[in-house]
Amino acid sequence: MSVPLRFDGKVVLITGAGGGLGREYALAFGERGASVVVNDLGGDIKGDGNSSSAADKVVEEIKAKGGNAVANYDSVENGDKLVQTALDAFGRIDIVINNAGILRDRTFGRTSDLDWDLIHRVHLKGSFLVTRAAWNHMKNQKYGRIIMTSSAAGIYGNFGQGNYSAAKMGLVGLSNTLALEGRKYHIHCNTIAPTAGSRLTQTVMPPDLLESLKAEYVAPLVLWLCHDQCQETGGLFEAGAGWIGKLRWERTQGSIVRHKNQAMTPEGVQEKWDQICDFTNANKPATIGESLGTLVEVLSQVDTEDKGIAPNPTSAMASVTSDGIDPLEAVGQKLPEMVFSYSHTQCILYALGVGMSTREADHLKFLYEGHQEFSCLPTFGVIPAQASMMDGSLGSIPGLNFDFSRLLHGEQYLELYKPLPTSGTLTSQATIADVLDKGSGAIILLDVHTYNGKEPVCYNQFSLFVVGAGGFGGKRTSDKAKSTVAPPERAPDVVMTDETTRDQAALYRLSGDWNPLHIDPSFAAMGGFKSPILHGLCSFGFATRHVLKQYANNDVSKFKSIKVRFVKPVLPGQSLQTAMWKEGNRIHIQCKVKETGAVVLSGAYVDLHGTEDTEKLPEAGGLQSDLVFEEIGRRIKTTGAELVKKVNAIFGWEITRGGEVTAQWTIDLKTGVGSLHKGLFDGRPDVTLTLSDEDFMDVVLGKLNPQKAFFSGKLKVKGNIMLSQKLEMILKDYAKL
Ligand SMILES: CCCCCCC[C@@H](O)CC(=O)SCCNC(=O)CCNC(=O)[C@H](O)C(C)(C)COP(=O)(O)OP(=O)(O)OC[C@H]1O[C@@H](n2cnc3c(N)ncnc32)[C@H](O)[C@@H]1OP(=O)(O)O
Repeated sequence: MSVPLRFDGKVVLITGAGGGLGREYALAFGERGASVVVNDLGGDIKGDGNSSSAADKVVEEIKAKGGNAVANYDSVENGDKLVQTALDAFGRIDIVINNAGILRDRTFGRTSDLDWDLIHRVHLKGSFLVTRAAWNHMKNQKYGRIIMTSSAAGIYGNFGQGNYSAAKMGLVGLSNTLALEGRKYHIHCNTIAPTAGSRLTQTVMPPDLLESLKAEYVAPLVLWLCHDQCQETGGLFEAGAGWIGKLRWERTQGSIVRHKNQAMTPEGVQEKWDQICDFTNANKPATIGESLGTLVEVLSQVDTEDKGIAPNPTSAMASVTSDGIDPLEAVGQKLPEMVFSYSHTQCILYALGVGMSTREADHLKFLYEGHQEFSCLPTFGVIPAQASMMDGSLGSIPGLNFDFSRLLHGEQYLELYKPLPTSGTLTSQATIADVLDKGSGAIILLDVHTYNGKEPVCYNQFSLFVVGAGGFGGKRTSDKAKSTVAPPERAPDVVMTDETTRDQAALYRLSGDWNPLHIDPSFAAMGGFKSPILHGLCSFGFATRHVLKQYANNDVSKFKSIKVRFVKPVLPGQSLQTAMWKEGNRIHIQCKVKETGAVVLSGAYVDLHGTEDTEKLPEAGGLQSDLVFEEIGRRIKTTGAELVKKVNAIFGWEITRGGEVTAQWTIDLKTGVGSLHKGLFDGRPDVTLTLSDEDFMDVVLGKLNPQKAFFSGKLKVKGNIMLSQKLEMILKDYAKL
């Protein structure tokens, strides 16, 4: 059961609260702990006359139930007096419900100036005056909740209510702007269009319908919209008979009617009329920035050649200039802490999402929880961090009034402080590190620190590029941003190619990035893409596991950090080619889409632990291994050739007798731990270790520790062979037979 929503300590002012909906709100707020100002002029439905009895009766009702209330009998045209009553009685004002209203229904031709003015004075100007009187108090206390009362008559029009419809729709516009101006002060403003039996509807509705449209069926919506926990602002809701629905604008894709260097004509409009009015794939602009953004797109489309991308209907051009919101206010703001629990299932699902497959024997340790070395891929570290921003909380940060449907992942940095556990509960805290103005877009830099209890587990920096949201006058660079690094100017040392599948994004999203951009064709079209695109972090996962395989033998403890820039989208089903350059512990990477040759990840690198020292090892000669294999073979009652075959079969290696035994071997000089990197004869073996045949035998038979051999100078290193611990272990196993 949910916890009752309370309003203790809050002061609410309700206009027209002597009866109908207003009374219902007043009683409900009073019952739930708010101090209530019950305003009612006591006039009739047309606004004539006044008496204090209606407001007094409601105040008595509230008090009889143990609540706290005072009456006010002023017209809403004296907004200051209403608010002053709240301040005098309770010392503050938190919530304003603009509810008071009158009717002067006339068909349009018979509407007099007075009919028009009276309705506007009470509904539109009255709401303005009462709200303005409360506004600065709310701003100063950085908190407020405002309700405007509109009507279906305004939204849809209603015969004989031209004056009323116009005023009621005016309130929607007022509310939309107050929502924008109030956002940074945590003042929320929403509009309701209620249908309930009241003095205003009893003349137009039959009694049995009136009976079923109880005011108590609307009050809960108003209370929720006014509660601390409700983050809604700028919303428009219809409510009645126990039903509530939200409304928004819908706009057709429209059509460009103007052509470069040609006059725009009414005939051109006529020609495109069907398309202009066709709501197929309609979009829903939510801000003036999005609306104007379309025009910017049109200007660039008409003036430049068509690039084959659908016209973008929802540019995210929200800026200081267009709606008074300053994105830089977001800097330093924190998102709510996020607790993320996972088990081996999520680790495996993630590994599948970044292309691991049982086709590859060395992937099994990431796909099978019963595997002796079952491990969580290091790049899984982005998942708990990202969870902290997938709940929409980014959009509620004051200043970040962007259209997040136009958000692309720009860059990512991840650093692990230790290998990730294969299950656990991690807590992430995200902070807006900076907001940059890149002209063509805005970048939100998000620092996310993830902990296991108090122990730091990893650090992520997300760089989110909101296309079309630039131009707000912010700075272009930030010293908080983790930099990309260009690769060396030589041919890559290794290139690894991997296919993504048609369903790669559908699979990857199950790890927690539910952005419809990656699955929903119509959403992708809104962002200007012909079809859904792959998650940037999916390509990022592919590239990292290429590095791990090539340079760390899939040993997750070797991973330290990664930085990438996403330069072009990847489509599910395309193949990724990861080019790698090893420079000490740093592996520079660049990814291309094989089919198009387009670079998709650039300036990228993976830093590994413990490969640097290996490079500094001294030089020596080569090793003739066939004698050794013969000798081991003799001892374990097989031939050297047979032994080599078995070793090759087990590792998928190619060791040739009579040549050098090559593999990739690293020794971490700090810990003394050596590890094997698969990749024999792959064109770029890293190091050659040489031992005398006798010492080699001793190593193989476990009599000589390879690290000791190295430190004592018995094991010499040049550029090519590496004895693997695994090879060593296998040979030892043979030796035990
Ligand atoms: C709410 C919770 C969210 C959680 C996050 C999860 C989100 C995911 O679901 C979303 C995704 O995964 S989207 C898929 C992955 N990303 C992409 O495909 C984006 C590919 N990149 C692009 O299209 C362009 O680079 C583009 C469009 C980004 C920029 O291109 P242009 O506008 O043409 O920019 P350009 O003119 O080249 O450069 C302008 C300035 O911007 C910098 N810049 C360019 N690309 C950048 C990028 N990717 N990241 C950061 N900065 C970038 C340029 O350097 C330039 O700045 P300056 O002049 O100062 O150098």
